[in-house]
Amino acid sequence: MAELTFSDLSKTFGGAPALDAINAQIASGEFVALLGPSGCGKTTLLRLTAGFEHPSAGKIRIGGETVAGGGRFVSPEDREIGIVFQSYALWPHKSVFDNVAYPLEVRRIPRAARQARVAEALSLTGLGAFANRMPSQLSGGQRQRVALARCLVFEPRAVLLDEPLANLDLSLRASMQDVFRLFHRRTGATMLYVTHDQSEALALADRVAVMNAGKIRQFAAPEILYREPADCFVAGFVGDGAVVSARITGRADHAGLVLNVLGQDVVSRSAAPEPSHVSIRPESITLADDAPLRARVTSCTYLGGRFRLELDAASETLVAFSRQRAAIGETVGVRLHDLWAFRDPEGEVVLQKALADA
Ligand SMILES: Nc1ncnc2c1ncn2[C@@H]1O[C@H](COP(=O)(O)OP(=O)(O)OP(=O)(O)O)[C@@H](O)[C@H]1O
Repeated sequence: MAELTFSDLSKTFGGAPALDAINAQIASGEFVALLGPSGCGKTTLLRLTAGFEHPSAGKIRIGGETVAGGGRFVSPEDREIGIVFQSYALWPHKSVFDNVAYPLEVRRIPRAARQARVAEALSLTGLGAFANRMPSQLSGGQRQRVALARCLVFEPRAVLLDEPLANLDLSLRASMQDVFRLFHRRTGATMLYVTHDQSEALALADRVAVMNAGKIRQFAAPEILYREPADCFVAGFVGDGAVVSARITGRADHAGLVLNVLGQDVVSRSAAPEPSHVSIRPESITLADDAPLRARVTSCTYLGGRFRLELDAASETLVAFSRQRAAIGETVGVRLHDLWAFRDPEGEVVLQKALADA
């Protein structure tokens, strides 16, 4: 397995930038998700890595070897990369066994070694009993397992997955997530996984690159994206909650900066000396009768074990969790705590545009 490195990587189509100076390093054996709204450049980054497109500028290295850029271009067949598409891309007239054996045939691996490796890949993906079936005799989830086994069999340097679960129904998606997790644990493969489904990205990946308009906005572990978003776009796109403008009061507390948020002084964590916004997650809101910030309940949804409330507070929509049901129109007191603040003066416009386009 190998590390992947993107340096100042750009791609334009007819003058329009699809990727804009991407810099990122993915460690050998790491599971990384590319997450972002439609058209943000996820698939373009994957296709450049696979070698289906030439970069307009910048470099791609796989395991230290430059495969694109600086006057070099290594063809897709020579990059030793496995690819899993949402459409499975299986050979319809070959059996499961022959589909999985195909990459080994192309590499002229002797028959006995071929059979052993295919058997191992089928067993690892739970397909041992299906070796002689044709793709048309398999379910969607089973076909996607064949595509995974076909990647696994030639021990690629990295595996690229382009929305591999997009064609499956919800319950199957959850069980296939387990298959990907197991596949990653057993193979230690470097994996780059494109999705626009944030729950999939947060559940599966070691780190998530959140993209918008051809740029990586933040590249971090799921819990960091949630707790410490870098800007309005990430705060609004990942996880539940609100993004609200904030003004520094000039005071600092030992626990953080004191910011004026919705008219209240709130101690907030921040990496920026002069933040402009805060991310308010549901966990940062306590409902208290005596709290000075008043909010009106606009929606109440039972989630099992708790209710999700939407609240209108000073014309902002906040999200809170409550053990008790609340009546629509009811007024509640809101106490804010443990907020994360960041500097992004133009961010709300970017976020609104991205959410409108999505
Ligand atoms: N072959 C192409 N020719 C022209 N424009 C392209 C081409 N491929 C992609 N684009 C444009 O580049 C931008 C990024 O596209 P890309 O497919 O990478 O987005 P994406 O994030 O994968 O979106 P989706 O989630 O909808 O698949 C889009 O504006 C798209 O229209």
